[in-house]
Amino acid sequence: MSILQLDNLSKRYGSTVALRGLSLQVEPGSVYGLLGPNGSGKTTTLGLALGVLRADGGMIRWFGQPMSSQSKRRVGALLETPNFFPYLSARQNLLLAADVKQADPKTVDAALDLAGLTARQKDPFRSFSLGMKQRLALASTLLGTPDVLVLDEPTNGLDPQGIAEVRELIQRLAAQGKTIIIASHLLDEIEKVCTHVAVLQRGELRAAGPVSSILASSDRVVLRVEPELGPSLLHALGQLPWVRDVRPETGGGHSAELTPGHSPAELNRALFASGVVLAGLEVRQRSLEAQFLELTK
Ligand SMILES: Nc1ncnc2c1ncn2[C@@H]1O[C@H](COP(=O)(O)OP(=O)(O)OP(=O)(O)O)[C@@H](O)[C@H]1O
Repeated sequence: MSILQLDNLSKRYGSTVALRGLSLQVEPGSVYGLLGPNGSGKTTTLGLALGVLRADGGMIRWFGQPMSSQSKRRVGALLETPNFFPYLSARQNLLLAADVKQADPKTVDAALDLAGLTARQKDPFRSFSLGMKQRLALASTLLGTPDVLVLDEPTNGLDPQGIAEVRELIQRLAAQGKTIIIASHLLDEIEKVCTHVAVLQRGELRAAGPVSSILASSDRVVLRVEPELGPSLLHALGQLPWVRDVRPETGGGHSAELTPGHSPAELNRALFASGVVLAGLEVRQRSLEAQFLELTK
């Protein structure tokens, strides 16, 4: 049973179409990233899933059921930075938050512990670094021990140290078996912490699946031969069904992409077997950034 299932979800704000028929499925234990540029519909998706916004069409299921107060209790969400009281301690702030959420106050200790704030629990919120403030915000989503966390741009506005702290915490929570849904416009963030990703653009799903397959670095192999072997190289490449997108390279030679499961060494062997001796072979990694741009271009 999926943790969250969105089916053909759509949402308009006046004449702005924020989501067009979005479908996706989040499986237990995954860290699911919603990746997309600003305005692509990430926050709207989370708002709809959490019942903060109303969909114009489509279906939302949590744990295989329509959202209920029971399923709500199993989901901790951080859509915007909560207002903590600057003069109260981390612990006092969490006790208040637990009260507002009607979560068991006994879960405050575990939340502080997971967020790595036990030693600083008595210090006032105002004395915290940006990273610690955000970790406290994450700790507040852990009150009531939810199975699922929904986080909108959890590292926004943090300095590099804070970003590292928050990412580490997310990884720790994932290792504990929590299912985590994160909206982010940062490719790097999704790549570092997520197991699955859905790429959104202008309210439409561009791609979805395991990060390793959606953002796999499909490398290009650059092949150089003596000029007289150029035609033979092209002919030989044309005979190999696992070689695609052959293009001439500036400065001579050709480059090509290999379908997954085939290596440059295998290509070298196959070319040699057809009488093409390479003068050079180089693997050029296509950056994830380039792939993301290609997906959302
Ligand atoms: N309350 C609103 N009223 C009108 N339009 C809205 C409202 N909220 C969002 N939109 C529009 O809906 C579209 C999707 O916005 P949304 O905030 O969901 O995207 P996002 O991917 O989360 O972007 P960001 O990272 O900038 O928040 C955008 O065109 C946005 O301008």
